Amino acid sequence: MKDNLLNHSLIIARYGEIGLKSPRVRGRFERQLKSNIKTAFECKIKISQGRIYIHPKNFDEALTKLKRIFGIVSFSPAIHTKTTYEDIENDLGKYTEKLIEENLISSKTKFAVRCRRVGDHDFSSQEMAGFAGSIVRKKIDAPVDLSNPDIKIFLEVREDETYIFHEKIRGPGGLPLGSQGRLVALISSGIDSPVAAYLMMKRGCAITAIHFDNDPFAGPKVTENFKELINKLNEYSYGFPIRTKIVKYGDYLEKCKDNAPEKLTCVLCKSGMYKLASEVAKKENALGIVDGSSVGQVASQTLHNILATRANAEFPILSPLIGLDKIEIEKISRKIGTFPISEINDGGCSAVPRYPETKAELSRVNDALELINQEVEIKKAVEKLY
Ligand SMILES: Nc1ncnc2c1ncn2[C@@H]1O[C@H](COP(=O)(O)OP(=O)(O)OP(=O)(O)O)[C@@H](O)[C@H]1O
Repeated sequence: MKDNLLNHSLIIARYGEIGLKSPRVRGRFERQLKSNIKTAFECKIKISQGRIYIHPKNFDEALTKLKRIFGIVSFSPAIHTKTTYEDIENDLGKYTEKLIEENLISSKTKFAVRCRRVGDHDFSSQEMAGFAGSIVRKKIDAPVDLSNPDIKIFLEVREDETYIFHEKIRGPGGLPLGSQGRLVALISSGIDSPVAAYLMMKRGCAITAIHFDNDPFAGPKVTENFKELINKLNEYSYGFPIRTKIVKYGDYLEKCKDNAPEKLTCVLCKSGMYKLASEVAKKENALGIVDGSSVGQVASQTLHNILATRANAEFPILSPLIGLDKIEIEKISRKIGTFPISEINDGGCSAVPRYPETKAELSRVNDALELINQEVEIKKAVEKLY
């Protein structure tokens, strides 16, 4: 989208699911959404009858950022006029001239006018659409095609106010960030966990990200990538910037390797992550933990291991990717912009045994947890959080 060449005076944004809530809940979500938009860019906002009317100071900034504000399903840069035949004729005429100037409509462009109406008027929506179509055709001899137009011109008549626009730009959808409380997200430097955190942000959850620095079993690139991923995810976090915690996890892993059966290293590692994340969740007043598990994707994510690693968890562990396959996850990762960072080779984790356990038995895992004295080791690791 180029500079505001069409002289748009406002942006009309729409929400989806929020509209299905009871009036009280809807009011709360609307206030949250309004506050998040105001944090993202300077503007005046009014919400009325399920529409958000935004008057931004900087149009281009607003159009870029609205694509990343959860809760918004679509938005349209628009002009505003009054609901009289004269005003609509005048302003739609000018709007059409601009569309012609910007080559968005020519004598070969098939067009349609769509009209929606709220309130009592002495015309029907269809009559107004017909009237508006004739105004467009006074400016340009373009063919009307209601079923397969190249361009749609929308008239939204709301009582005495009318809005005119020709684009509906998609927003990310979901619920306003912060409307659902906080989660602790386990974020590595891989593809999956940033996508999992993003999906929960999209459902309105604020995020505290925790990263496990496995040095000496992993190099510094892993933690660097993690920080880059957080920067990227923060492009979606208006109102609730992601809090981050990093924990030195090498000593815990060393203990697992030295004191427990080698095969169980990854299971004990993951179990420790959930334990530690629970401690962080308590401090952060979070209500759950989110990770990037997907059934069967790697050895540590078999159903047996999922059961064994979560059996002692104190908080619900949400895994929004659990039923997705790698291609589906990658697709989201590309869309949200984390893929190029996750793809960078970080050297991996050398603590992974040659033959990791894929069918961990709960009783054997519990024995191993005693052998490594997990409670004590996790307490020590908590002290190394920064
Ligand atoms: N170093 C780490 N720091 C924080 N969380 C981690 C770390 N390693 C793994 N996790 C969490 O555990 C989940 C499963 O990790 P695992 O290594 O088994 O799978 P993965 O498919 O490689 O995940 P990812 O693509 O997110 O790295 C990850 O999605 C992430 O939520």
